[in-house]
Amino acid sequence: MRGRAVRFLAAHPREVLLLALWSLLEAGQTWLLGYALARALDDGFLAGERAVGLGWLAAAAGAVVLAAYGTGQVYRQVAALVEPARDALVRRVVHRALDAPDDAAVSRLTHQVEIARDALAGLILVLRSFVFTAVGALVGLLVLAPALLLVVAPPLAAGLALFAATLRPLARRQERFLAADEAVSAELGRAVGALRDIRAAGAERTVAAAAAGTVDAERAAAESVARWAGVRVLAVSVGGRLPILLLLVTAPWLLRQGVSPGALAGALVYLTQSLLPALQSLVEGLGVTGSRLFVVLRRLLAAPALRPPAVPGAPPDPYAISLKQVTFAYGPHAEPVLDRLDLDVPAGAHLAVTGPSGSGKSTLTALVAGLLAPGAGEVRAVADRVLVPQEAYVFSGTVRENLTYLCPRPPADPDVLAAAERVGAAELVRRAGGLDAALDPGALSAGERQLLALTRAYLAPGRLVLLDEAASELDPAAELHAERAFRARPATTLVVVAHRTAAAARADLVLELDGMEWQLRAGERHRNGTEPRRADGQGPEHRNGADPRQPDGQKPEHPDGRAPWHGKGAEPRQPTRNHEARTPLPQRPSDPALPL
Ligand SMILES: Nc1ncnc2c1ncn2[C@@H]1O[C@H](COP(=O)(O)OP(=O)(O)OP(=O)(O)O)[C@@H](O)[C@H]1O
Repeated sequence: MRGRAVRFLAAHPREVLLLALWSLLEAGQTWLLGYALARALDDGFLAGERAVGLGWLAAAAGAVVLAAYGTGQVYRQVAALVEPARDALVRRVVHRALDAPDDAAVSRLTHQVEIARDALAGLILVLRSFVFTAVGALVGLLVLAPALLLVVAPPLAAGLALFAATLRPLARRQERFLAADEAVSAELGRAVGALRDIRAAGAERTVAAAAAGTVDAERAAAESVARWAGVRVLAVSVGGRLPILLLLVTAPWLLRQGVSPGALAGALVYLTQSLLPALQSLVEGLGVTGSRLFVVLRRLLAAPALRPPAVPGAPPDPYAISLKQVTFAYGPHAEPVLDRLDLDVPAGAHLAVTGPSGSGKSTLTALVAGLLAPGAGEVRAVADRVLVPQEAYVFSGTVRENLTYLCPRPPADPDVLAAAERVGAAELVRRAGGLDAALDPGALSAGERQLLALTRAYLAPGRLVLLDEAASELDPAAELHAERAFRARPATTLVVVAHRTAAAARADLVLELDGMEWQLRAGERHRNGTEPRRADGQGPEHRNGADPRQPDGQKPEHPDGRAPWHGKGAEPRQPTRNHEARTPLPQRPSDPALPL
């Protein structure tokens, strides 16, 4: 960072030189202010030479006017230095956002670049001002009487050292604050972009809790910055106010050393009118603005961050879902809803999740869908997944818009109608007036809304379909029809959260949740005399060590050596690319061995 600053200044020698020259006026004015007052007293008013005294005061006033003009020029030179720096930053940030777009890019481009520009200008101003003022004042003290320096210099140095010691911790806290600021920006950006889906999935509370968490973290980070900023007050007192006190206390001794009353008054002017304000500005500027600039620049100039991996990450082949020791609780002090859950679902299998109300079924689907992150353990699932919640989301729009809402490219009408037919929504689409008909969500029954949502999920390019009581409002026959459609859907891993035991019986795998207990067993059709067992190898289910065999008796290898619970066929169906899972979807005859 220091190297970059030096290179930047070296690239603008003219602006730097002009800035230094105009700043010399400020140093000269500082020096003259104290010196002229000393002379006005010693050679003028105290010596009975009123005209001489007034003459020195007039010289000091003239210096103030001249310095004011110099300050105007200083601002121009600072702008000439800062604006190119800002342009360079904007270029860099835009390139970075184009190379690796992320949710915080807008925050960096607007908020942080402006912080950097303002902070850089402020920093140059205060640093330059302190250096030239301090030089003017210290030279003035030396010229008036070297003994004055003995009194002033030690506390000034101590104050500066104390201030310097706070810079690094303050910068670290500033960095944390900015990271929290970006997290808020990213979290809220994601939430605003997904409002429809959040509403559809009934995830308002979860999203609000996550947003509140990031806002709280930002507030805590800001408070920490403020606390450290408080230490600066001490530095100003030691470096700027203590010398004034010492000067007054040692005045008799200084006078005995031959320091004139005028020199004493001049020294007081240096301290109160020049050094103290310059130190205050420096501490304010470097302590807050400077560390903020340091942090912002470090972030802005950093190499493009790799995009965070999609959550959850991809499971090992041949699985569509892989959970390892997953624990989740709604809040740090809440009882876990899920406790050390292990679950491997091969691609193409059908998992039923059952359990009493409140046992964590929806929580599990939200974890697999990536809406929630586990407190401990690891959740991995194929990236293209569709979650259909119990509360089906239908919006005011045409039937087609509602059914193809999750399709990146609109499918052809015959494919949409075929999907509706398979899921059992064809009659509803006909009654509604066809694909072009406008839907009034309020006029639909809960079951009708679920049929539309199920058809939408069927058409969506997802290899993993999570039905969270998505057919709960349908009669058993219609639920069976829809489920059969998803089972026949190519390259689909199906997770069905169901209260009805019949739904569980149809699955290849059944996960029963109850309190923090869980049990994984084969579906009815796979229990040919074998005992179910827990996937973690514990519990009575494991006592005979029997594995739920596949229909052909084979036991496929698990990457980590455990026996997975394969459902359909000897080999789990290989994952296919997105477009293969989308329409047109050939009607596949349902597996005659499945009791559907
Ligand atoms: N956003 C939330 N904040 C706090 N607690 C929650 C939240 N969502 C769910 N819970 C609690 O977590 C537990 C599991 O809820 P979850 O909805 O996963 O259960 P479920 O088995 O799907 O229930 P149901 O069958 O009634 O839908 C319940 O005790 C529930 O009250």
